[in-house]
Amino acid sequence: MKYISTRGQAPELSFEEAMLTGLARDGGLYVPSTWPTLSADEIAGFAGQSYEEIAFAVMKPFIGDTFGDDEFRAILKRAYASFAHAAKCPLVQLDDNHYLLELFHGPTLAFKDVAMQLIGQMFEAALKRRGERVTIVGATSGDTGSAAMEAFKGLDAVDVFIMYPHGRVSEVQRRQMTTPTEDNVHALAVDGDFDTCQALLKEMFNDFEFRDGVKLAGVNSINWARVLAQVVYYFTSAVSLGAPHRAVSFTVPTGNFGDIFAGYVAKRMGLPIDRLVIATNQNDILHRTLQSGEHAKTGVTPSISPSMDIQVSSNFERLVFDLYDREGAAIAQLFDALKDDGTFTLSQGAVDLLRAEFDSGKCTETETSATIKSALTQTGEVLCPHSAVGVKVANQQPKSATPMITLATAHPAKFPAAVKDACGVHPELPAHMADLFDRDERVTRVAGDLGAVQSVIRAGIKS
Ligand SMILES: Cc1ncc(COP(=O)(O)O)c(C=O)c1O
Ligand SMILES: N[C@@H](CCOP(=O)(O)O)C(=O)O
Repeated sequence: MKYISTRGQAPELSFEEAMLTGLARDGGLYVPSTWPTLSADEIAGFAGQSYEEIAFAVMKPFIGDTFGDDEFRAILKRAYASFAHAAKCPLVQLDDNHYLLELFHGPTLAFKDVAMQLIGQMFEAALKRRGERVTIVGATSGDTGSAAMEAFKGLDAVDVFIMYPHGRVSEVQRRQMTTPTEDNVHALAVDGDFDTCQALLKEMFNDFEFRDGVKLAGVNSINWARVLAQVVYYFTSAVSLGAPHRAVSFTVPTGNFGDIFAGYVAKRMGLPIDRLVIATNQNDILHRTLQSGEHAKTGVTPSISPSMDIQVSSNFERLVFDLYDREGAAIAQLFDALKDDGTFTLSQGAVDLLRAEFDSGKCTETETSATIKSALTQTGEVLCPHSAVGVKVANQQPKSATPMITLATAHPAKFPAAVKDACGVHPELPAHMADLFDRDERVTRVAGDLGAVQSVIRAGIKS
């Protein structure tokens, strides 16, 4: 499998090269040159298999011979050994036809662990074989950062710098990033919002002197391997409800569009998915795009679901690439306009294709709190605010006989204040994080300015 850039001007890469490269050198995102498919019989064969075996079968067509089969199985086993649930990503029934896919049983309590624990192992194996070291820089609205630090801390071949928006993540999320003691991981509190952090990251990739000088790599969903690892749980959950003999729909709390794009990939691979529903909080650029065809940035408004406080949804570019029949030049024009003018308008053909696959809905702050409360009363589930956005939007969809699976993207204990305010329950951290509030914090405050952040990174690299 070869990987091509959404902007059509960067060299084609292998899986391993795309994983270690991050952003394409033309500013685009790497995607597979074709979508591999699995037959109905192959999908039916997943019933009763372990998470790791299904992951192997789903990912193998994309990774080819990057790792030998035994090596890849060992990588998968190590990646998921730290998960606190035997099923890794269990499904819980909320009501007759509505299920919750719990993605928060990894070490940092958010869905990011599912991919990050795996790519930590894949990076380590690939870098060891190549005798290389890299500098990973990440942008986070709260969850990617801690998952990346957890996956890469202590590794000799990697320095990690995570930019988070100062004052805009929960206290648990902040402490998860500022308390690791390993000296190869660094938290940077940036003045700005998540979009500022992600824009800085992309500018670093586009500054070739810096990029090549520090051997920059990325583990945000810019990295194709991140998205790929997230495709797996669409298969495991759908199969447990009867796929491929029965179609299912998914509602996905959405910000950077990586998670729901993974659902789109699963559908392209042959998984019978009926609707993919984008659930946004009050930062609703994607919901507005579905309604009007205009993709227009507004400022980010802080919410009680802070990880979704995003207006520049990086992976939307991967979808638009398919909507425009993979025309790199058209994508470069649209996303340059987004950067320069803050807006672009999709063609009618693209809007029709978008609406053929996706629905969307928006959840206000009041609705998020009310959903946390009603879910506890009606189902006994304590939802995090992001998962509550998903449940609310799923409940807004027209009634259907097709089962709906809503992705529960984080553990409620990462957002104790919002959860307690909403339903009166203070969700407890698990034992391995019980002393989080007693640990010393280590963080560098930095202006939201490229030069300032690059200086901090250059000074922090181990050598
Ligand atoms: C808890 C949580 N829910 C939902 C999202 C949105 O996911 P995505 O950015 O893949 O759309 C994020 C951030 O990525 C998150 O951390
Ligand atoms: N919500 C995310 C934002 C970054 O998303 P990513 O999937 O591109 O890493 C976070 O928690 O940081």
